Amino acid sequence: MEELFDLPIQTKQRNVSSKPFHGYLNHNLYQSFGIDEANLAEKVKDFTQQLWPDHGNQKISETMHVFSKYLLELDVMVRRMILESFGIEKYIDEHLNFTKYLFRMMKYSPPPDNDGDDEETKLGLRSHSDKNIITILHQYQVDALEIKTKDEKWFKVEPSQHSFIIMVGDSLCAFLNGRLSSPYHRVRMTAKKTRYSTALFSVPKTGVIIDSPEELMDEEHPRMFKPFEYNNYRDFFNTEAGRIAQSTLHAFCAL
Ligand SMILES: O=C(O)CCC(=O)C(=O)O
Ligand SMILES: [Fe+2]
Repeated sequence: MEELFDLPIQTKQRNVSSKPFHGYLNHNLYQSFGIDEANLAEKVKDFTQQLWPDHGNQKISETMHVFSKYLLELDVMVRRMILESFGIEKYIDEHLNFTKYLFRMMKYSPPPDNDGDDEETKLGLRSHSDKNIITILHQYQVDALEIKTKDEKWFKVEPSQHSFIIMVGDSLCAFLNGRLSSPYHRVRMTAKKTRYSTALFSVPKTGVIIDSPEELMDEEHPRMFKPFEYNNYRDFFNTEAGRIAQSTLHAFCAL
């Protein structure tokens, strides 16, 4: 990742995408690359070929592809377990088939020395819930990820070097009729150290309608959300109304 992020800015900007939040991003302390469908070797090769047109940097390409494939296995395992635990095994195949995978690599620079107590300058990533199905996060050495509890308290996640964090996204929350919630989280850089992290996002394919199975609805659990198409939801998040909403999911499709 150091090798990737040390490339000149003009080179990094070759990682473009027509979809929001998919290509190279750079704001304040935060930079990140994105590879759409990183489980496919060809897609990862296209990415490294863009950054190193002379030789395509096969070593990095292979590392990222293998890493993404292992994370995909973990994603499938966890989603199976979640659906089984709610007794809706019969939807597993359909559910697993309706996704694609986005792999992102993030770098967070330390906040400026003169930031004093200014909380705003410490924010590597503002408070948000993930919009996709699940996200598998890994942070390297420097802790900075914080998660908001249901009673609105922030706590710092301190994973070991050998663990991953599984984050439920809004699409899974809606699919499960709210049985699992998608937590707000942010990256708050308190140490004067550079932080690297990676994320594999399972994302609904275009055209898939997120709708909760009837098995998850009864008198005690009435339907919470209108069925929606994922891209419409993601586009709503990109509008002013979506950005300022307390909860994007509730603003978009709550009943
Ligand atoms: O870098 C992290 O630990 C969190 C990244 C994140 O929340 C995101 O990309 O949605
Ligand atoms: Fe996130």
